Amino acid sequence: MSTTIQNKNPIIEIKDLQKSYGDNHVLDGFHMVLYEGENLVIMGKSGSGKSVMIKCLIGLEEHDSGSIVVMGKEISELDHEELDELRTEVGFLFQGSALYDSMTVRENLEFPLRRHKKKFGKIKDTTPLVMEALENVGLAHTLNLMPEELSGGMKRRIALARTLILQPKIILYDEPTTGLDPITAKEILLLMMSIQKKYNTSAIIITHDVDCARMISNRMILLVDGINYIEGSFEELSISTDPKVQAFFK
Ligand SMILES: Nc1ncnc2c1ncn2[C@@H]1O[C@H](COP(=O)(O)OP(=O)(O)OP(=O)(O)O)[C@@H](O)[C@H]1O
Repeated sequence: MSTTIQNKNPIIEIKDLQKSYGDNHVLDGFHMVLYEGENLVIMGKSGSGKSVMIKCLIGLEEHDSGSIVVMGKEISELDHEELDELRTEVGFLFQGSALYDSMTVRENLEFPLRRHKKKFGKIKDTTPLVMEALENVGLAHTLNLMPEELSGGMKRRIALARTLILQPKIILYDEPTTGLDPITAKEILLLMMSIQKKYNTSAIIITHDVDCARMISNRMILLVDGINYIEGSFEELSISTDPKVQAFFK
């Protein structure tokens, strides 16, 4: 992909982000801007703080210092209710699919609608929203199935549908292709790209998967020791002779 975004309106801005657990300084000055409609890939070796950064971004972890502005709002200034409201605009797809095993596909998709009643008001019939989300991932026929009846790739798509049902402006993907065979991984990536095109969502994608980064990124950041090490397009980073950068393209 690696086309640069023309319309540069920042939708997320992170400045000098610091987060430690005791003596473990996980994030140490991390900064980034995500623009509207952009797919930004964050790479970094295991334990480099990618997931901690995402958790700080949606207020699941409190950062020690620095600023995180999402859609014009400083995260640390929001109360519980405001944070909850903002989370309807920021969907996240965590590693693994995390569907509720005891609920049908339909009930899994209805769950966020019940939790975030404010966004859509009182919905009498959830069917149109559930069906639209399922159609977006090509799985309308699974409405009444249980998660155990789905393949790994289907579960990932249903999890994506559950994220989409709240119509977020930003989607955070944590290892979206991990554990999938190359063909299913490619299907998920194509789906992510079609959703981005249809709804003009912006996305941060954490991945170790070079094919994923090649296909989906407009821009990439490599995170080393809690701070940005290098930033650029896939093409720029993939030809870097720096061993720390090269390590990700082997
Ligand atoms: N709740 C926590 N308490 C203490 N330390 C934590 C906590 N959460 C994360 N860490 C530490 O923060 C560091 C970064 O973890 P993080 O999960 O962000 O890594 P990552 O880059 O996402 O790794 P991976 O690619 O393996 O998922 C690790 O050293 C981890 O042990």
